[in-house]
Amino acid sequence: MFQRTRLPWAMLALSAVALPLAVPLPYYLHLAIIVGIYAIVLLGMDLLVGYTGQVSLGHAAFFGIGAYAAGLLMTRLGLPFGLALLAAAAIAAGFGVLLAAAALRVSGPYLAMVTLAFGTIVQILINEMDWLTLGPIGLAVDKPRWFGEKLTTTQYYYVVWGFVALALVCTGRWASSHLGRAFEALRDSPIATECMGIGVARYKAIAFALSAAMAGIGGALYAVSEEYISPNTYNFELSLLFLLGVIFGGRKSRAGSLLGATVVVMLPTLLDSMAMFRWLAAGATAAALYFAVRSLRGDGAAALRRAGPPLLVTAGMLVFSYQVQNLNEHRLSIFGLLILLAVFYLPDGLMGLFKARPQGRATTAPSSALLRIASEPKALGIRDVTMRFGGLTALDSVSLDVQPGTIHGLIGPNGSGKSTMMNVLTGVYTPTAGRVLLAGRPIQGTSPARIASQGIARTFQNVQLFWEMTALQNVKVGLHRGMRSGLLALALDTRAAREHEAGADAQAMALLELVGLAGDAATDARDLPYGKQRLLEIARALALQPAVLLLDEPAAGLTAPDVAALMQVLRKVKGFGVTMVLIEHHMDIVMALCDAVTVLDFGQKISEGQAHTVRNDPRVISAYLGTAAA
Ligand SMILES: Nc1ncnc2c1ncn2[C@@H]1O[C@H](COP(=O)(O)OP(=O)(O)OP(=O)(O)O)[C@@H](O)[C@H]1O
Repeated sequence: MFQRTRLPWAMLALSAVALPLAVPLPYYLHLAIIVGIYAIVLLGMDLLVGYTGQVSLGHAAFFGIGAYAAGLLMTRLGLPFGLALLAAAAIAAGFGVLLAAAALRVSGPYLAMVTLAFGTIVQILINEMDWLTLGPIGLAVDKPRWFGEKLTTTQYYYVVWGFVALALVCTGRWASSHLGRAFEALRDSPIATECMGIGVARYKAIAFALSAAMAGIGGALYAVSEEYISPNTYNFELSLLFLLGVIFGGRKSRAGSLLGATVVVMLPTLLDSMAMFRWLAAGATAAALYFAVRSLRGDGAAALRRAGPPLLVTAGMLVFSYQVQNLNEHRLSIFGLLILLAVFYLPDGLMGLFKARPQGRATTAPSSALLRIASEPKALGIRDVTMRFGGLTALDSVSLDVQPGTIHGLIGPNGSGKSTMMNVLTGVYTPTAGRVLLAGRPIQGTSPARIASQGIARTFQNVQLFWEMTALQNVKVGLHRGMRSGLLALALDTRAAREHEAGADAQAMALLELVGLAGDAATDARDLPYGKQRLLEIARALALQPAVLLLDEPAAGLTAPDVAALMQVLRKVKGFGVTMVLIEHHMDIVMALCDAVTVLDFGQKISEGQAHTVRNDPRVISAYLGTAAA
């Protein structure tokens, strides 16, 4: 029997198969082919934009690269269609990695600028390299042949929609695997992702490459569909249209990509007809008016402030539609406006209107009795570590030894260098001088991902969870290192891939049980109460099976019952033999849990020893209370 979620897909598949029989008109079949091709591009783009959170304003370039690569390979080298398509995907993926390398150091608007520049450069190059591309004249490409006969529009429709099905399956499986979790993790917190042993640069490059490859396939299919390629097609407007499709359809949704593709294919057609556009603007204005009136009855001014702008924009569009005779010259403004509206008012796109927000519920995933945490307790040595930021010395030749299997407190007044030490220990900062030794081996100067995989896990002073993922998925990100299935194995859903995933489920559940969050496994991290978010961070860090766990003010902002729960969890973790470094301002926690304590002040170690000895050290009292009080 079908699961409920499978039924719409089965109906869609049936409709896709039946369409050429029901509507055999070439015009509609051609439209459906273009929708399919755009859907493939958007599914790939969603991996980059929706999952990985990287904006791309240059995707038309990958589409163009795919189109020209396939076109040239078929016409100049006589390569068969299938091989040309594969090559187009590979070449586009190569450019994707190139763009990822350029985009690695930037984010937000700067990333948008880099991708925009990339798109523009590629279009200019295609235009200028007429020795290869024939420049503005364009390139004629034949439809592939099947037993000597050129494919008909109907046959080609099935080819394209076959690829759509493949893209749907692959992206669905990738997105729900450790790969998709890594993408989402780096979107929500790159630093926490690195500290989970996942190289952010690597996974950004993978996301760019996959996304580019799929745009390349789309481009190749498009070239053959149109039997003609010219540089003008692959312009900024097309990039904007792709982005609009992803955002409008709904990011992180395969159905959203299909819907988005349909909208963006229809949109230019709609803009060609004044009458249609006026109807659309009138409909949108009516909807905005309805929401504005409803919000008046709701919570008043605040709701109206929210409902007002879309009403103004849609009404403006309606008036505008009666002022102009030709919409084509205003296309870019209209696309831009639609993106703005979607970003502000449809954060989950059109699909968001249909999706019920999943409620937190207990999961039935099996928990494992075999909880694996620390492999073996290890000692942590810090030797003369100095960290300078310009003229400021945040750590001044600090040395300390953390004994295996103990909890070592690191305390000191605000600004004394505790968090800086945490960042040095996890590779977020490379110390200006000094060494960090894990079981006697130096680890300073390597990347946070490397250090994490060598066995140092951490939590953060300001909670850094992967907010759009469930508690269970958050912990599974910590298990990433053990999941070896590659792209192909995931796409084929091999037995090994399924077993890895099931194993990770069981291990993650056991960790959630350990911190008392088993009942919240299916709740999104952002919906958990603050105290539970802190515990979830600990469970996620433990998923690395760390030899050393660094806790940066885990009790900050917790209520008394939450503090009690936290202390119980830390005692249990100690029982597994994990070495811990605990930064904490709550002295009662430090007194109760720590085997040894080091005190920092202005970046220098001023005291060290057992908790009660340190507490009575005059230098410590003076650092905390000021010299006069001491
Ligand atoms: N990235 C940075 N760039 C410049 N200065 C920094 C940076 N990180 C920390 N500092 C400075 O280093 C000093 C130590 O800061 P740090 O955050 O390590 O202190 P802390 O003991 O953790 O304080 P708190 O208890 O308030 O968290 C402060 O003066 C801080 O302003």
